[in-house]
Amino acid sequence: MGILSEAYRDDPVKQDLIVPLDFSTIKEVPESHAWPKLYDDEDKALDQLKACISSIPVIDLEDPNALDNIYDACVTWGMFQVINHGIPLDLLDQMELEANKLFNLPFEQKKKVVRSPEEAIGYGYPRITPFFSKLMWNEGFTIMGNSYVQHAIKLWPNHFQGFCGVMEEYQTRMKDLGNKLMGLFLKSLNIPESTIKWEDRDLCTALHLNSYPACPDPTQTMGLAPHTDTFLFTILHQSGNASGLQVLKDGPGWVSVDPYPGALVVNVGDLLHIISNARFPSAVHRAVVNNEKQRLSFAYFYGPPLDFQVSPFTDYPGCEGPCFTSLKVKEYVSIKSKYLDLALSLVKKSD
Ligand SMILES: C=C1C[C@]23C[C@@]1(O)CC[C@H]2[C@@]12CCC[C@@](C)(C(=O)O1)[C@H]2[C@@H]3C(=O)O
Ligand SMILES: O=C(O)CCC(=O)C(=O)O
Ligand SMILES: [Fe+2]
Repeated sequence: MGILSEAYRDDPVKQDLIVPLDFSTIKEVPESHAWPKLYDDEDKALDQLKACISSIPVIDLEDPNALDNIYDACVTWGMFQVINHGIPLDLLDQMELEANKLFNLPFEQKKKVVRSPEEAIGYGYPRITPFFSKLMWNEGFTIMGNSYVQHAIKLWPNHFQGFCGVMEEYQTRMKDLGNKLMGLFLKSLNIPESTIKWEDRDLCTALHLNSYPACPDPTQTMGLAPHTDTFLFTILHQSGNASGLQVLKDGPGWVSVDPYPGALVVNVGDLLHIISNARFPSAVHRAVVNNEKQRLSFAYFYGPPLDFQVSPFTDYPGCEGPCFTSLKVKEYVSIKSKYLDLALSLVKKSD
């Protein structure tokens, strides 16, 4: 965790772009959060139609064809939903309870654990906020390793164990699932496991809880602006049957990724895009909000150790050479935190 902060230290975020609005007091979308109109009724109807015609695949990890299905989904969407993933459903329920407990605290309480400008852990707007002229309808809480302990003690001095126990268990289970998925990604790309080796304890992982409060006019604001995730891949739980996640696809445009009962969403991030030599797209996604109820999502980011050298794998039929320069994870994180969307093109090899 300390080392990841080093990658961010050069680009501290201004305090007013970290501390969220007290959404509980807001009756209409303020100018600061008003994005160009996102959609109207016609667009919404079209979105529903698109979701019926083409939707991201739901893959059963116990299906004998899981590997081929993962490959196809990654090439086509950079994203899929997964069932039979081994994460107990009651753990997901407990996560929802604990996340609700956190986000429904009085605003003054939550401010006690605000992220500091050069850090990644704690409460605040998404880290990508400085890249946009408008603020997002989102409050988040980032955990790395056991960073949640110091924060939980500040929030609930006498009752922090419940929150801590659930965060610890969730991260342990997510790491196991992450290791399993990593093996499947490598197999599906025909990359020998021996070429990509690291110690489990050195992995760079983070758990980020997102809360999107119910919004008086969802067409006017953005829950989470379009972005790609930085690390290898992300495992996302969307809570309470509330839609909001959308993925950008050539052709149809923004396609909703509606929650599928018991499924987790998995999306390709920038580092897997590089390792796959651009065979797997890093999924561009965003989250929109609704006016009925608060929506929660939990994103687990799975990344290699920060000193790991990331190189495109080029030993496959039809490969015309590496599309990217090879670089350390921490170098890429630093480029991403400075240039966001441009980061991938900056590490692209020129023809
Ligand atoms: C490990 C990380 C990935 C993340 C930046 C972070 O340091 C912690 C929060 C993560 C998050 C969650 C919301 C979307 C996102 C783009 C952001 O602003 O913060 C991701 C970051 C990422 O993938 O780069
Ligand atoms: O809330 C969602 O559905 C998306 C969250 C996300 O993209 C992220 O945390 O990186
Ligand atoms: Fe994301």
